[in-house]
Amino acid sequence: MQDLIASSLKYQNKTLSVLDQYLLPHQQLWHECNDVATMRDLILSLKIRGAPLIGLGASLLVAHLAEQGTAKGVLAQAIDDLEGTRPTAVNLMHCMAKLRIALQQDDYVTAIVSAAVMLFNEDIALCESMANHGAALVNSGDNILTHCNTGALATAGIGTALGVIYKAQQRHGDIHVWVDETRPLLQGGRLTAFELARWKIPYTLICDNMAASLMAAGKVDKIFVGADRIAANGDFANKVGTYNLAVLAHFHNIPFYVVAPLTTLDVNTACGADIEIEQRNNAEVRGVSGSFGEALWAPTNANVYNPAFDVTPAKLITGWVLDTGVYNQQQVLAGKLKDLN
Ligand SMILES: CSC[C@@H](O)[C@@H](O)C(=O)COP(=O)(O)O
Repeated sequence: MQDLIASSLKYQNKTLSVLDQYLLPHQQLWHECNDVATMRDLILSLKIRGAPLIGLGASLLVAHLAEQGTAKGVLAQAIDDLEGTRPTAVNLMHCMAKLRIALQQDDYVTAIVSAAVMLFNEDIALCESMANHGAALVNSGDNILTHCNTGALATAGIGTALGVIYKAQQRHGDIHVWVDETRPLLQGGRLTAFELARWKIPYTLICDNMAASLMAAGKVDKIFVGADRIAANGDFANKVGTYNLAVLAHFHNIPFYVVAPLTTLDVNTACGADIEIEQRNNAEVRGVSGSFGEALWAPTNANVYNPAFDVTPAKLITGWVLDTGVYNQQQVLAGKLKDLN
C-alpha cells in the first residue's frame, strides 16, 4: 500500500502508526500497530478517536494485514472485531462494510487495499467540501462555539466542524473560537485547543457549564459541532454535551450547525432514539487521567452515569453542513437526507 499521511494516523514504509490522542498535547507519542488486538486497544482507549478516523485506522490495518498474506477468514474476523469496538460512530461500520464487499472479490488483497486507500483519500476530499460549504455561513468577526474535537486529529483531512472554522479563518480572518473543554475526556481542552493554537486561530477555553452565560451575554454568534451518526430524520449523536448546547442555542436564538461527511449519515437508522449510545468506564467521571498522570476526586465507588454521546433532535438544528451542501431544517424535516445516501 502507498504511503498515506494524516495528522494523527499514517501508513509509511509499510508501517501503520497512530498518534496517541490521550497523551496530547503534552506528549507526542506514535504507536505502531500491526495487529487487531493493538488497534482494538487503541480505539477503546481513545488513543485513536473521532468518527472518521476510527474507521480509517481500522481500514488501514485490515489492508496492511491483507497485504501481509493474512488468510481470508482471519480478515473477515478482523473486520468483525474492529467493527465491534465502538457502537455509535457509523463511519466505522461504513468502512467495514466497504471492506467486506472487497473481501468477496477474487483478488481480495488488491480490492481491500484500494478500498482502504479510497476511504482515506475520500475523507480528505469530504473534509474540504464541508469546510467550503460551512465557511460560507461564517462572517469575519464571528465568535464561534464548538464542542469536543472535530479537527485534523479526528479525520484524514482538515476536520469537520473545526475544518469549517479553519477554512473560515483562512477566507475571512478575525474568527474567535470558544472551546468547550468537553468533560469527561476533555477532547476540547486537550485537542481542539492544541489544534487551534497550531493553526494560530484565536480561542478561549471554557468549562462546558460556562456556555449558557456566554450565550446570555451575546458572546456567541454561531455554534458548529461534528456528528458521530446522523439519522434519516436529521437527529444526530455527538459527544455528550452537544444536546445541552443545542437547547441553549435554541433558547438564545443562536444558529446551531452540525457538520459531517456523508459517511456519518445513516439512513437505515430512522431517528435519534434508535442510535446506540456507547456507555463508558466509571473512572472517566470519578477523576481524570492523561499525560499528567491520574487524579481521583470522587469516592472510589461513586455511582456514575457515563454515556459518551447524546442525541440532538432535528428540530433544534439550524443547518446540516454536509459535503454535498448545507441543508436547512425545512428540507431535512421533509426527508431530504434520505435522498442523499
Ligand atoms: C470528527 S468529528 C465528530 C465526532 O466524532 C466528534 O465530535 C466526537 O464526538 C468524537 O468523540 P470521541 O469519543 O472523541 O471519538
